Amino acid sequence: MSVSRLSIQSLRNLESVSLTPSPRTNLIYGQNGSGKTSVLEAVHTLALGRSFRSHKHKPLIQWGREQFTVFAEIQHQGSRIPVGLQRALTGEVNFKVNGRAVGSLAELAAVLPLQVIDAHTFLLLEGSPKVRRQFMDWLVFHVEPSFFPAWKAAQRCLKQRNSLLRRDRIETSELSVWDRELSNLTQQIHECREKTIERFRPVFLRLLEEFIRIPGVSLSYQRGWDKNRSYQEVLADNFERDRHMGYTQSGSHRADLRINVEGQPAGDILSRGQQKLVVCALKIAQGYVYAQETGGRCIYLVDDLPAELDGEHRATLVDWLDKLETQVFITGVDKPSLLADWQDRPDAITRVFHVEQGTVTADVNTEQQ
Ligand SMILES: Nc1ncnc2c1ncn2[C@@H]1O[C@H](COP(=O)(O)OP(=O)(O)OP(=O)(O)O)[C@@H](O)[C@H]1O
Repeated sequence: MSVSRLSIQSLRNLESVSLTPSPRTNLIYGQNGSGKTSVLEAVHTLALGRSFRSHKHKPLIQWGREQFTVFAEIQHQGSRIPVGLQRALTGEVNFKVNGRAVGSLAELAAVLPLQVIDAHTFLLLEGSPKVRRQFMDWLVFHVEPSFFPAWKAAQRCLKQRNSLLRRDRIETSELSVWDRELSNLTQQIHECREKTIERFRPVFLRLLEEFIRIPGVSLSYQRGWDKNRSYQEVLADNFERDRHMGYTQSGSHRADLRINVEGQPAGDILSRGQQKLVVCALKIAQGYVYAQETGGRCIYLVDDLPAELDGEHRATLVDWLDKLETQVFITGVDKPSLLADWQDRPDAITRVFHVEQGTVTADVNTEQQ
């Protein structure tokens, strides 16, 4: 899967931009504030309906404009799929895949699987369990088709149960209906996650082993409730506590991924550079498992790479990305240091773009490749 054509209208400072990316490596350079990240945001918005920088769509619409538009052609198994998104100040959204209006973001995410590596990604180890849950669920969503419907239904169920817990009088019969339903869905979600992590763990550990020497790294999945008891038992035992708090405290909505070094949280042990590499390995391992399980390739958006990693660690990440043989968009302020990482890689089919005050031009000598 790759973006073979991209046009962007009225998104942040990008007035009207068209580019023909390489199916492999795309290096985007330009001064601070020129619009490099906005190009990545456009791709992300197309895939997931929102930017990775903000959940709100209004800041993306160019000042003084009513809407932004992003259009792309996606190369997928020999065919080209047109994908378009328009979002207006009024809140109106228009998503089209292959000329057909798309009902849910999940459909789009399946068409254009994306991974982002930016300054926020590096908070994965230190951040809240929610961040790691989202990270884990990206892969589960893509490789386990039963996961998303169960997850969506569980969210609804949980909401119902929580609102019931906050009532003055609780009908036990009503509560037990929701508990049973929630238990079934929670078990399904857990099985999908557990299966996926079993496949993911060895790939991640192998990547780490190949490139950096950090002994004693382990990755474990926490289901979100006591693993020695059934979820239904836990719900029953925790009822008074849940009622007192007004929400369900245990469950798949509290799941987490633990990354430890010699039994201690990696965030407490590793240097910042090592943490960043571990996070990169997590992200790249997802790309490998996604490719293994689906036969597809996910696209990587890497924002301001030289600012985030030193030369040695950057070379490692570039090596991983290169071996994945996938489409990559990488931004950076300085062209020579971006290019240096990719030279001597003739198979990477590098294309270089210069962003200047919201306009994007392809470097002539790379455009023809
Ligand atoms: N809604 C908007 N309308 C017009 N311009 C905007 C809007 N939102 C942000 N901008 C401007 O668009 C530019 C967006 O820059 P972007 O973050 O893409 O730059 P960048 O090249 O990635 O910079 P850096 O290297 O500093 O990260 C900035 O100059 C910003 O002030």
